[in-house]
Parts: sequence; structure tokens; C-alpha cells
Amino acid sequence: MGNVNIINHPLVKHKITLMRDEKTGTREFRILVEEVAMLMGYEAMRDLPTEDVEVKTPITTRKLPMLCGKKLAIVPILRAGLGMVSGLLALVPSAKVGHIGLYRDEVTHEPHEYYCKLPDRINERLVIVCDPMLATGGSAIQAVDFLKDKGCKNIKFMCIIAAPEGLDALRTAHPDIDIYVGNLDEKLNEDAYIVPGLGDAGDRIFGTK
Ligand SMILES: O=P(O)(O)OC[C@H]1O[C@H](OP(=O)(O)OP(=O)(O)O)[C@H](O)[C@@H]1O
Ligand SMILES: O=c1cc[nH]c(=O)[nH]1
Ligand SMILES: [Mg+2]
Repeated sequence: MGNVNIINHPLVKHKITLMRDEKTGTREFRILVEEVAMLMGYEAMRDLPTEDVEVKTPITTRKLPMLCGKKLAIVPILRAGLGMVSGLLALVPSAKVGHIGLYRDEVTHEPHEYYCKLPDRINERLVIVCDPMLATGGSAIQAVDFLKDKGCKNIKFMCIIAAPEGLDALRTAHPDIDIYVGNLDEKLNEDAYIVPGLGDAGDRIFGTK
């Protein structure tokens, strides 16, 4: 059974509040997404495996822990998930990056896939799927379905803001994965946007609309 981890840290809460402000422009929004992803990544990577390697310090030689970083894949859901990648790569620069392109139909709110490219031997890696927004949960569920079809067994999902409806749906569809949430918001509105939310994360990161 996976865990739901709601990140309870004043730095994360503060930066999410700045992201929500409609006066926050594209440049600042993009920086905030990157920073929140990095702070959340610190928690999500808490159980990354390490191996002891021999290091010669100026004083002596010891076997000391280093990350087995090559086993990690970061998989953003396009477009908005792309904004989180640089923050996560700052923590583990050797991680591989895959991409799953999904857009939500404006009327049905169903996700549609338009792109997928994953690192080799994805089934052997810890995969961290990232997307700033978990609304109905449709996009996250489809991305995890797809990764499981490819044989992935060790999957985590990270989002900056979740709606209760989406979190419940993802937990029901994929109870085995660990989920990291920057803030659990109130609800979805009639257009399946998160309330209070921050609007359309992709548009705010890329300055479209
Ligand atoms: O939980 P859901 O109801 O599926 O909604 C969440 C999805 O909607 C947004 O993507 P969008 O479709 O706007 O695409 P974009 O990232 O290209 O803007 C968001 O980045 C998630 O991927
Ligand atoms: O509130 C929402 C819901 C879906 N996608 C977004 O970018 N924002
Ligand atoms: Mg969008």
C-alpha cells in the first residue's frame, strides 16, 4: 500500500501561495514551480537507495554512501509537468527523463495521449511522475496505467496542488504508489478546475493564453 504525503512545510506553503496569486507573472511562476518541485523532491527521494563507495578524504579513506542515481527516471506529464523537471534534476542530475504527453479535453475532461518517450529499461527504475495539478485524476491515472503496462513496479507521483476528488481517484486506481502533494485544496468547480487552485498551470508556466 502506498502512502499519501501532504508536504507540511512553511517554505512550500509560502511558495504555493505566491503561485496562486493571479498577479504572479510567467517568469516568477516558472521559478516557483521549479523551487517547489525541488523542495518536494527532497521528501519524495527520502528512500532512494545508496551504495557505499570508497572515498579518500584529506584525513583518511572510508567507504561512504552515494546515490545509485542511474536507476531513477523522472517522468513529467506534458506540458505542465515539464516545469518541475529542472527542480528535480537539480537534486539528482544523473536521473533519466521520460515524457508522457496528455491533454485534457475541455468538455469531457478526459485525458488524451499525444506523445510518449521513455528511457530504456524503464521497468527497472524508480519512476517519479510529476505534474503540478491533480484535478479529476484522469491524467495521472492514465500516465501510471501506461507505466505499469511497460512493467514499472516502483512508481511515485508528485503534484503541487491536488483536489480531494483527484486524490481519491488516483488512490483507488493505484493504491500501491506513493503520492506527494504540496497542498490539498477544497474541491473542483463545474469546469473541473481546482478551487482555489491557481488556474491552468501549463498556461501560467508557458505564458499561453
Ligand atoms: O487531473 P486531471 O483532471 O486530468 O487534470 C490535470 C491535468 O490538467 C492539466 O493539464 P492540461 O490538460 O491543461 O495540459 P497542459 O499541461 O498542456 O496545459 C494538468 O497539468 C494535468 O495534467
Ligand atoms: O485547476 C486545474 C485543473 C486542471 N489543470 C490545471 O492546470 N488546473
Ligand atoms: Mg493546461
